[in-house]
Amino acid sequence: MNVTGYAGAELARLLADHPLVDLVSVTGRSAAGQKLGQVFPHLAPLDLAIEAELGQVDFIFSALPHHESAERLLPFIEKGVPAVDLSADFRLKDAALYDEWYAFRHPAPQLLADAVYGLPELNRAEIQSARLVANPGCYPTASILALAPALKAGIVTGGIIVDAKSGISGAGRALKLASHFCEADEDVCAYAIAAHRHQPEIFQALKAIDGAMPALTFTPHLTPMTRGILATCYARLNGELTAEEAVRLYAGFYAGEPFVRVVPEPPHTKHASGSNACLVNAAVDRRAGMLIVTAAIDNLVKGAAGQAIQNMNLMLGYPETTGLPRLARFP
Ligand SMILES: NC(=O)C1=CN([C@@H]2O[C@H](COP(=O)(O)OP(=O)(O)OC[C@H]3O[C@@H](n4cnc5c(N)ncnc54)[C@H](OP(=O)(O)O)[C@@H]3O)[C@@H](O)[C@H]2O)C=CC1
Ligand SMILES: CC(=O)N[C@@H](CCC(=O)OP(=O)(O)O)C(=O)O
Repeated sequence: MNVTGYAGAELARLLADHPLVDLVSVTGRSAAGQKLGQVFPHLAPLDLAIEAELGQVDFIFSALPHHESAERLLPFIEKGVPAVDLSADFRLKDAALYDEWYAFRHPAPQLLADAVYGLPELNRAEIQSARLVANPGCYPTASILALAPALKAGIVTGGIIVDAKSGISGAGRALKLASHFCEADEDVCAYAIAAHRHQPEIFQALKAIDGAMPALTFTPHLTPMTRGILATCYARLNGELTAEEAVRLYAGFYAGEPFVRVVPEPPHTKHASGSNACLVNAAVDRRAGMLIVTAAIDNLVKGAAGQAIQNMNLMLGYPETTGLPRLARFP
């Protein structure tokens, strides 16, 4: 796996404490030849050298940018090495969506049908027998977990709006004007309105639950925090539903899930920070006839590296929670 970005570095940090994994080969163009601890002092105890090319591995994670990830993973996939891809390159089933939303021609469209969308709470059995798992995006993880119970129960008609906020680490470590301190501090803005590439990803997952689902509106926002996603999801109810019934429905749906907690108050991103948890609160606006569900995750953990490890655990037959923090670091 590559470690010189935020998602890769977080994966290395979590894998360091995984009792059943040996991290043997890590890469990064910008730091090849350096020790991992020179780039990320917090990872110095791992005592690994960053290589230009990946060595011999039994399992591979890719935390490369879209397009680059599929290209680099293909030789390993062809050799039969099981893989979790943290990029979007194997998330969408329809290859034409990559032309439309990612502006590249998919290099291996024949693999899209067999790649499994790695959201364990919805696709656990498929992940257990998969060789290639597409780790979900950070916004989609929170949004789909927030909406799946309502769609499965058939209590909403559509008119779905996802209003989501992300911390700045969601934009990656590469320098960008929007992530400069002076631009991002004390500022909140929406971006990519009606044009964000996570819209088709969320839609694909929800449509698999409810084939009649009409398109949804997804609006991301950049907020001045390091980690965290908060997705506030609105859906029109198709009948009467009390707040108590909504809570019961959600609690029942996620009963026994090790990483999804249905909480009585709207969650804070801080309550998930550093953990693989997704905290979900379901509420009802009776006057407006709307279900309002809020979900909080750490974008780098349940939204990326932690979920990737959860998927690996399932693929390799390890206990699903191995090596994964369930509780946030707070404050
Ligand atoms: N940040 C987040 O919250 C989440 C990220 N992801 C996904 O994870 C992946 C990594 O994201 P993130 O860590 O945030 O991004 P970063 O910008 O922090 O890291 C990008 C990584 O990719 C490497 N890289 C960049 N361009 C190339 C290239 N052309 N060829 C080879 N390597 C390259 C970089 O290495 P170097 O600079 O050393 O060349 C670095 O290791 C992306 O696909 C992203 O969409 C998914 C969910 C959440
Ligand atoms: C704050 C921010 O910029 N977030 C990124 C999404 C996070 C991400 O890494 O995208 P994937 O989940 O698809 O891999 C963005 O909006 O492009």
